[in-house]
Amino acid sequence: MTSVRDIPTQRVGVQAPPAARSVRLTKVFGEGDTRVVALDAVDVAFRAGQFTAIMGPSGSGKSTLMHCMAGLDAVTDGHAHIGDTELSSLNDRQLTMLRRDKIGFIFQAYNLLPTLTALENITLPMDIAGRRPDQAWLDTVIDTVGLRPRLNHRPSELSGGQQQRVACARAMANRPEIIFADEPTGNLDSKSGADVLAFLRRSVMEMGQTIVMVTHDPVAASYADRVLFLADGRIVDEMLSPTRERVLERMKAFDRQPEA
Ligand SMILES: Nc1ncnc2c1ncn2[C@@H]1O[C@H](COP(=O)(O)OP(=O)(O)OP(=O)(O)O)[C@@H](O)[C@H]1O
Repeated sequence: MTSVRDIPTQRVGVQAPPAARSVRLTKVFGEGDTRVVALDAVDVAFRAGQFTAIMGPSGSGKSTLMHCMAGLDAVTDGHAHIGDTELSSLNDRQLTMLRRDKIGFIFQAYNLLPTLTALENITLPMDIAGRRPDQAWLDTVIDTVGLRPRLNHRPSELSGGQQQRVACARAMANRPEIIFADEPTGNLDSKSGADVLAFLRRSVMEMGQTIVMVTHDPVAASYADRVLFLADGRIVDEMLSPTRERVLERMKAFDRQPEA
């Protein structure tokens, strides 16, 4: 007989815990005259299987939020959680392992190792961790990013878009609980950028990936399920099912009504 325990939480009306969340997350840089409150008591949750874009004017705290959520930067006050784990409860070694095992990163500069092939770059984090890749999953990821014919190429033999797709595959190969992407299409032409974004979108739809992406680009943001808008270290707005036009309008409002 099926017990309540066997029923997925959604079906018994209990919300799955978010893949990541923050509670009154505060980050202050400098002191005295140079003191900057980059994040001002931010409460945010990133639901599992959701694609979130973070937008806002330059200096609004987007990268700082991502770095604090990913355990790349220490918080001044408040808490950041990945799944059930509160990051400030971890020592350096535990934090490194959490980043390695549970988080995938995609940066604007692809950060591939030039001497390794595409495949070696993709499996590098697992090789370092001494873990064998799940071959079926790896095949799924490689086919989803469309890299199979290029697996033995080195980064210099790949286009920018292909290199970024290698970086995406590397971020996903370990089945992380969440992927943080910082301007992943910032260096790409619009066609290559669209390929990468379509892949990220598919990984959410087909593989249930959770993605948080910082971007300045309303087109990139339109691939997300929701957009969070930051200004002066606070979340000031949220948009569900964003379109390029609506995001563009919202961004223009920042220019018309600059936050205090
Ligand atoms: N290491 C640092 N030392 C001092 N101040 C910093 C540091 N990093 C960020 N800041 C400040 O914190 C604020 C938020 O910066 P952050 O880089 O998070 O903004 P952003 O929204 O990502 O900006 P951009 O869109 O220009 O990349 C800014 O005022 C910035 O100058």
